[in-house]
Amino acid sequence: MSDLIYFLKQIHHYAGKVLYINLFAMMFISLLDGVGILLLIPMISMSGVVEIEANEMLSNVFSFFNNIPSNIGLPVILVIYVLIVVGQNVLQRSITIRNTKIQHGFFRHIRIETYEALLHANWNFFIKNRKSDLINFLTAEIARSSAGTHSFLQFMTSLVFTVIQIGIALWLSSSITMFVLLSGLVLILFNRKFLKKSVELGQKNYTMGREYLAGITDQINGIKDIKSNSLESSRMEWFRKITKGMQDEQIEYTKLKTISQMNYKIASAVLIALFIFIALSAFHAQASQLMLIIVIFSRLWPRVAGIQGSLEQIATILPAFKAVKNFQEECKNSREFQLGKDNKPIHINRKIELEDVFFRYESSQSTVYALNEINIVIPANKMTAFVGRSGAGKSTIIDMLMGLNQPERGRVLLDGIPLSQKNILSFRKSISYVPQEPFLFNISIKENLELVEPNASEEQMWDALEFSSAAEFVRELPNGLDTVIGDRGIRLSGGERQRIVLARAILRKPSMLVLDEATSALDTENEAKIQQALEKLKGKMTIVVIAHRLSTIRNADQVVVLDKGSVIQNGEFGRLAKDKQGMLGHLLESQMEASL
Ligand SMILES: Nc1ncnc2c1ncn2[C@@H]1O[C@H](COP(=O)(O)OP(=O)(O)OP(=O)(O)O)[C@@H](O)[C@H]1O
Repeated sequence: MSDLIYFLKQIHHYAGKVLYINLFAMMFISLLDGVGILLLIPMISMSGVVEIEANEMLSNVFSFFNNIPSNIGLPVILVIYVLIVVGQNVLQRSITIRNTKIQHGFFRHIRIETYEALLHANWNFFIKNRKSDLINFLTAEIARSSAGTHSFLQFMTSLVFTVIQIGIALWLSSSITMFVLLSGLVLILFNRKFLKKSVELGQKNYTMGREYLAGITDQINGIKDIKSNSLESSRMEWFRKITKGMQDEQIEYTKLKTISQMNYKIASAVLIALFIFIALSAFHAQASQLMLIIVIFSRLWPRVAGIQGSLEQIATILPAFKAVKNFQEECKNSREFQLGKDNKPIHINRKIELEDVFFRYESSQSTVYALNEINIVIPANKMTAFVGRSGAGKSTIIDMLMGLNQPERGRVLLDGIPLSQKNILSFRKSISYVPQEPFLFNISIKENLELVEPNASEEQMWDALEFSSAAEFVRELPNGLDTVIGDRGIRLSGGERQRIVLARAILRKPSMLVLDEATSALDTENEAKIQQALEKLKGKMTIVVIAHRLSTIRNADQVVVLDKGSVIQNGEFGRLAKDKQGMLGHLLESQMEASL
């Protein structure tokens, strides 16, 4: 019951009064339906098929028919009956459309709410959660929640219909109706355990759906590894096992659903037989009453069974719905800044400082600091390079500079002002970041460039492409700038993608350019060209670089050497390189040996 109220609250919150207008219209339809059934009495009586002795109450209701001449009486009743049925169906259609609007509107509403919450969650949230789980929430779980809305609206329709028809039945014969209601109540109580089981199955369905998506996402991402290491059979085994689990769960759910529906149907037949017997022998019911009760209950009973069905459906879907709601809450709790303000990019004029910065990854649950007492100054409009062994903390420090990670202790200062919730968005607007794995959308090169700078002219785009040594190969593509990436076999190499992403970063004219192994996939010739281009940018923007290939940072104004999360060397490249005992000297030596 509390689950139903929870669902009602959510839909009410979205649909507001439309929901009640619909409920009211449903009530009206049910009344029309009832009147249609009541009309069967004078109809049958006038047709003379069966001689019906109407009781006092019914004769009052239909007294006005007595004033109509008998030869036109039947056609009048028939016309009224047809009109009622037409009215009822027209209204029913409109309600169905409105309900669909509520259902799909609510579906979209949850989608937007969830995606909005997700996009504004902080970086830590994305580190903590599996990507496939996030996709699962946005696709499968939200879709299941929407199916729940459909069941909920169906449940409401059945409920209203049932209540009204029970009202009419009570009016016709309270004793027989009470008897039927008691039987129905017993059946509902008996079927309660099916609801519990439905929730359990829903939970299982949710967990398996999540595992399934996580598994296939990992496998499609790692398909190259799977093929080259002949892992196909072990992966197939996993796939067979999980799909079998999903199949079993669906069969179990159908078994559950059909058993409760079967109970209702068998009970319905038994009850109808009992009514007729008891009504005739104990209550001495009249033919008209008896007939109406049978008609009403044979129509009503499937609805009662429908209520049980909808309740079971809602119960199975509830775990998914609650999971989506919890997920939204988690995203909101991890929100990184307030929206709605006009955030103008911040230009760094003097320096960015990391002051006594300590940082630990929450997910690592360890006492080891990924950044340990970091004190560095990154001068504006100069090039600073971070080097160090794998795992030294280079990417973590860059994430901190971009405000993606927050220090556990210490602070980040932008021209002396602490980086905080208030200025983080403005600061990010002035940064262009080029990761090692360049990301391009599956749209044309031009549209990819326009994403960061919607007003850029083609000339500016070509300049940026020239800068990143990409202009030449883009010109040779079938549609030049309009070539869609990933379309009809247009597959760009890693180096080509890196160069387009670099052009995109430059096009934005950032105040700070962050290159995280951004030229690692380039050949020596193209890398040298980019080095020269970066050299020209010095003095115009702050450049922060991570590079494993040390030859690429020779021109850096400052080199920061990290090891195990601490700064162990800091200074100008030439000076640090000369210190053969220092880490940079060691790294240079081993790279030179490797290239021999
Ligand atoms: N998401 C994460 N959760 C937990 N620990 C992490 C996470 N990311 C990085 N770490 C840990 O933090 C430390 C620093 O990692 P970081 O990625 O900053 O190193 P890096 O110098 O950039 O390495 P690489 O050159 O291999 O990219 C490592 O010990 C790493 O295991």
